[in-house]
Amino acid sequence: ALALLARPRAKRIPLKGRHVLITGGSSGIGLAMATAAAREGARVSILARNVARLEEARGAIRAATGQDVGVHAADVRDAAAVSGALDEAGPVDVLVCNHGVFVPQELEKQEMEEVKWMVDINLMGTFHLVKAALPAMKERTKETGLPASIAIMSSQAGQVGVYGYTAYSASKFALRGLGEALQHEVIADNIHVSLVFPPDTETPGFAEENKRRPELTNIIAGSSGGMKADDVARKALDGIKSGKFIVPCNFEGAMLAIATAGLSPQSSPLMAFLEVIGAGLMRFAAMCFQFNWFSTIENWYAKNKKHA
Ligand SMILES: NC(=O)C1=CN([C@@H]2O[C@H](COP(=O)(O)OP(=O)(O)OC[C@H]3O[C@@H](n4cnc5c(N)ncnc54)[C@H](OP(=O)(O)O)[C@@H]3O)[C@@H](O)[C@H]2O)C=CC1
Ligand SMILES: CCCCCCCCCCCCCCCC(=O)[C@@H](N)CO
Repeated sequence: ALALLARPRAKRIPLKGRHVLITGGSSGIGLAMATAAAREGARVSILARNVARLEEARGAIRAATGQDVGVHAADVRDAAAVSGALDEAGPVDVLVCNHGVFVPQELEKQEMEEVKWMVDINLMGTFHLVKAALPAMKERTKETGLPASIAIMSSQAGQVGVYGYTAYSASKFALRGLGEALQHEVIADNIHVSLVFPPDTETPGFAEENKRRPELTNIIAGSSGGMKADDVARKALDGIKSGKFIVPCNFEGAMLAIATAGLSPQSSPLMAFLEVIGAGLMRFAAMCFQFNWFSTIENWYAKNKKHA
């Protein structure tokens, strides 16, 4: 029965010979995805702000794969710059909205400018990209008859709100609403939406983040361990190629995906089955994690005599 229910119907989305545009492709997870996609024979374009880092990334990808990638300098907050870059890059088959910034801090201490900055880049930047890319993507799927993909890089902090991530979790949770609604709007054009949910991942951005991350954020985020950018990139590309809507990246992420399945689309009958029978169990596991986290927070505040 679940096999008949799984929607949208599963589709393989090939990368070879197709145009894959990855934002944030000059560093960390985006650079790892661009390298892996180039290695698979995709025509890769990377978009970011800093030209020097883009050129450096282009060199690294050529050295690793022998492939030349297109580079486009634009700030995703600037809708005009984004549509200019997308026009320059040409029609896209697989759009990966991977760009993102993250500065963890208790909201009380965080400046509103920083809150707005994260929401502007992580959420509004993704709106600008989808708006700019969608018309040509629809044309392209009609021309080629091949399914296309819009992939959005969320985070496990986009599945559970974590101490120190009020702005960041808000910006990442928002991407889920965008993704679920967008999937309804683009399925008729054979475009599949994928949301990717990595745990802490070893990247330059993460190294930067660690300089400021509150201890409690470290402890709670640490519940899901960490991953290398190349491993996250492989999980992300595998999920995109199989048209999966929710793409977990590690075991804790798989549990989290079942615990937070909600009304997200599920194309895999097997996953649908696991979600149906695992929901209660995973909710129980989630409550154990929250029990653990609230005890940790309580003890931490008691030890540090800080007023709540
Ligand atoms: N690292 C981690 O622990 C995790 C990361 N993620 C998510 O993965 C994604 C990538 O993270 P990660 O690889 O660690 O990050 P990095 O900081 O290593 O790379 C971020 C990339 O995004 C680009 N970027 C940032 N701001 C903008 C902007 N305004 N316009 C265009 N490009 C921009 C940067 O280039 P430039 O600065 O030149 O513009 C860079 O290429 C993010 O969405 C992040 O939220 C999710 C879970 C875990
Ligand atoms: C069924 C219950 C299972 C629950 C286990 C999983 C617990 C997850 C804890 C939250 C991890 C947050 C990682 C944020 C990574 C990130 O995005 C920052 N590094 C900034 O990029």
